[in-house]
Amino acid sequence: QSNQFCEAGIGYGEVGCGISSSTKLLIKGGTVVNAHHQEVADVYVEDGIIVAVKPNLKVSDGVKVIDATGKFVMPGGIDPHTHLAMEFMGTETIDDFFSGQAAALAGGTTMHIDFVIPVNGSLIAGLETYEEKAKKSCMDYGFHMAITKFDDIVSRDMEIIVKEKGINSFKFFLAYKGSLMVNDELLLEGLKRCKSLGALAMVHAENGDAVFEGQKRMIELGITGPEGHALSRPPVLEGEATARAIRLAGFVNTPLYVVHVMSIDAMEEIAKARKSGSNPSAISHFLKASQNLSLGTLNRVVKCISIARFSLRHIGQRVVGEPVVSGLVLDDSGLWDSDFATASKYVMSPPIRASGHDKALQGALSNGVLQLVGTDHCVFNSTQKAFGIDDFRKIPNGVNGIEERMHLVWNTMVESGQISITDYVRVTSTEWYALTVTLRYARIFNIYPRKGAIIAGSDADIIILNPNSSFEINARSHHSRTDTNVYEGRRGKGKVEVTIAGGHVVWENNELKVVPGSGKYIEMPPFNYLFSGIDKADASYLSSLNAPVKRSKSTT
Ligand SMILES: NC(=O)NCCC(=O)O
Ligand SMILES: [Zn+2]
Ligand SMILES: [Zn+2]
Repeated sequence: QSNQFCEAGIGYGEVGCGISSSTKLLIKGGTVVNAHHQEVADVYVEDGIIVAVKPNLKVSDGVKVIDATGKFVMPGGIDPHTHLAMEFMGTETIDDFFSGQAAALAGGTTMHIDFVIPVNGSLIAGLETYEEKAKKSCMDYGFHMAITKFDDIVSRDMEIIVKEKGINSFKFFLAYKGSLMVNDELLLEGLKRCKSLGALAMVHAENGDAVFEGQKRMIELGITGPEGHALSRPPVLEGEATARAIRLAGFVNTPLYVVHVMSIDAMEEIAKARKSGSNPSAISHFLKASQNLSLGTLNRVVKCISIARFSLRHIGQRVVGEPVVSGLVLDDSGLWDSDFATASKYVMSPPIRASGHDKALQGALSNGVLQLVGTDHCVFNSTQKAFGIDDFRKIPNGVNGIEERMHLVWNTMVESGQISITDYVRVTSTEWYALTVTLRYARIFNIYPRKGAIIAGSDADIIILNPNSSFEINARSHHSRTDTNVYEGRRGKGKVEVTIAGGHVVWENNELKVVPGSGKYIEMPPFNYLFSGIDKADASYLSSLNAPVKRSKSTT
């Protein structure tokens, strides 16, 4: 085991060298759970693909049999929000594409989507850098792309990224003034370009200018510790940016995905938009037109009302909200800890909020206002966090979660009865998205049913969770490279006992057996279901405008 990637606690093995060489697997007698259905059945896997899901399957000798009686057999988790090996705030996240993914597999996540950061604004250079970083992957992964500037080259490269590189989402940071932040003009250009390419626009929603002001205030008050981080960027700034991004996306009429929703303020904006379903351009036209009640305008008003009603009943503004585990299960008390190493490990943006926001976000996840759970796994060790010992603005932002997400969501949401087991699969893996009252569903990242399902033909990314077994989290035993854990000491019921990735058993008996280079890049096509009907809504809006009003020149 001289491989450079082999670390304490992580076994390294290749298929055929004594560790899980079987490419044929039978998982017997478990309850198979998909996002829409659960039943007791066996699952047969061959060469990385699920071949059959049926009760009482018979197989020949030489097939590895795993008894799952009394346990849940579910699709491996998909983490839609990670930052592995990301250069950020003068340093680099300590988990790379091997250690972060190994940790993920130990916690039942079998695919993640990481954010490519452009190099000097160049998307292609950024992607090349990330392709290199990802060569050591031991599980499947995809990419989102951040947009940090906008010009003709970026616009052209966005098309290449979508059409040739398999990326279908772009993230705009409304915070991090002076580094990643974009202004409204750029956001608008980006939203229009996303719409034309069928790519999902994502936002980090905090008002970066106001955060900058808040930080100055704290420093002037002499508040330089980690608590200053939370105090400088209160929920109102997250709510404002979320509302702004939602309205601009509505104005352009393109779907929007709000990453790491951390506050009631942001969540309520999402709830309002999804409920109202109004196309703001249609509504503003309605208001304008209704001030002038000539016959012609009345005609237009009627048309606008019908557009708005159509929107209300059938569309809902297409906004997706992603809570992250830290926002769901933690409160901000840790930031006030007198020990800097303890307090600084909780620094992330938007900040972990005061008690109450966590419960509200759980409620929003259970009632469908928020749709899928990420982690924003972005890990720095205590030496890196200490860069900000005298000034909270220099503490690298980010917390762990890639290994803990599946356990904490199970324990917090399923064990407490807030969501069903099928909903658990939906919010951690399948990412189905309830779009209308008629229950038409669609996947957000357009990779279903290859991923996120236990059905014949899907990739064999599977977990076996024992609801009667328990988990405990601590930095001593986790698989991330970081030396702290924001969930230190948490324990609960429901443990992922087996993880199968690409048909190989990679986690069993508390042991990891992972192979650098075995993970595959998953291309994600554009125009997911969120885009369906948008062209029709645009066309009917345009036709409602009629011809330009002809006016004679005034003589007075
Ligand atoms: N969230 C955070 O604190 N760090 C990662 C970068 C981001 O997603 O904003
Ligand atoms: Zn962010
Ligand atoms: Zn992030």
